[in-house]
Amino acid sequence: MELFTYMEEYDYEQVVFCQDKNSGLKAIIALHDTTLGPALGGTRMWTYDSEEEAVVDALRLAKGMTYKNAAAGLNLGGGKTVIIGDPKKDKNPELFRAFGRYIQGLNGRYITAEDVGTTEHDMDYIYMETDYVTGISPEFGSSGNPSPATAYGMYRGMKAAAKEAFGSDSLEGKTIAVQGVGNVAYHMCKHLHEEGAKLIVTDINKESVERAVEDFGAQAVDPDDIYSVDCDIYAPCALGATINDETIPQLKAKAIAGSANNQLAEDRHGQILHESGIVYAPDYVINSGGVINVADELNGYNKERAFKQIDSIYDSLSKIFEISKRDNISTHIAADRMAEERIASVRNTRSTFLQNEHSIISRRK
Ligand SMILES: NC(=O)C1=CN([C@@H]2O[C@H](COP(=O)(O)OP(=O)(O)OC[C@H]3O[C@@H](n4cnc5c(N)ncnc54)[C@H](O)[C@@H]3O)[C@@H](O)[C@H]2O)C=CC1
Ligand SMILES: CC(C)CC(=O)C(=O)O
Repeated sequence: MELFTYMEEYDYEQVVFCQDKNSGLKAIIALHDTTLGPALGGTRMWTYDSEEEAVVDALRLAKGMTYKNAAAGLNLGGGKTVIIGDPKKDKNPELFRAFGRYIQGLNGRYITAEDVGTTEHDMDYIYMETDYVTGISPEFGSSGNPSPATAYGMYRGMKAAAKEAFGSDSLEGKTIAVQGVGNVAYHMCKHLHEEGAKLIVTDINKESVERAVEDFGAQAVDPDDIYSVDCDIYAPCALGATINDETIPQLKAKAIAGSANNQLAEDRHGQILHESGIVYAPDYVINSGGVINVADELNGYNKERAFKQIDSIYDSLSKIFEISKRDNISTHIAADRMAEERIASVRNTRSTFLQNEHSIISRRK
């Protein structure tokens, strides 16, 4: 891959490669756009097939955070980290502390939190080296792991999608097919179960499936079968790109509402869903509960305030569905426009010169 060509095409600001031989750290921090403020986005730890795959994942996830934070109305830009490694085998305190020092080196341009493969405990090690980390243990005044907040936002967003697809936002009696019952989806299933939804679940991790079957009476299916099960709503909650040429024709669901980032393999798949009459809740809008929650820490965490903002995911999605119908555009394009308009208006405001400690005049003093 031609890295600079890619960065130029999608307007990335910075990519940082971090290596620490002693701890085995190999991390890529991608900063996409900081027009709205410092880049906030989680750290994913995953076993990638190649370094290029890891770089592409970091880049795609960072851009997603720019749009997510903008659409959520946060004064934050978009960034994300991937750490190359197996979260079950390759973690050690030094690795996260070394990573924390790289974050500190960015001097506030990037703030991190959890994502797939990282935990509150890992964030606590990062916090030993830098303040630019959220989602650390609550005893430090933090909001803790963002997954329950993401799950609550997902639940609210799924209700908005149900209203659009079925005319009522009640999920009672609806069948929901869940791909990946990890941290977010487990909490989401709890909300759905309490409302009386029927759950069909799959996961590559046997224990996660067993937990959902036991706790929520879910029906389990094999990972490859989840796309074609009879259901009302499909909830992709594992990794990205599962909405693609192969899976769309298999789907029986009338709506897609899941937590996974970058669900559409390519933008054109959003258009295919639109033309097929499948209501697609844009991933970065419906899954923004976690980032809204951790972002609240930056003002001194207030759970009530954060969850009030997470509640509004319902209204944001309803507005996106409305624009999609009004302008006959896919929901992902409607969401992108909303985010891009906000970034453009702030960029415009910032074009006025503002004296600060780094400007040439203050340096001469
Ligand atoms: N944790 C959070 O607050 C947020 C998470 N997300 C996104 O939501 C998704 C899930 O995140 P978490 O629940 O935190 O991660 P997790 O790692 O706890 O859960 C993901 C689950 O998907 C399973 N999985 C992986 N590949 C699979 C496959 N091919 N088929 C079936 N299952 C598979 C894993 O075994 C795991 O149980 C990720 O895409 C993440 O980026 C987005 C916003 C916030
Ligand atoms: C703090 C995380 C929940 C933010 C993030 O990385 C995401 O929303 O994907």
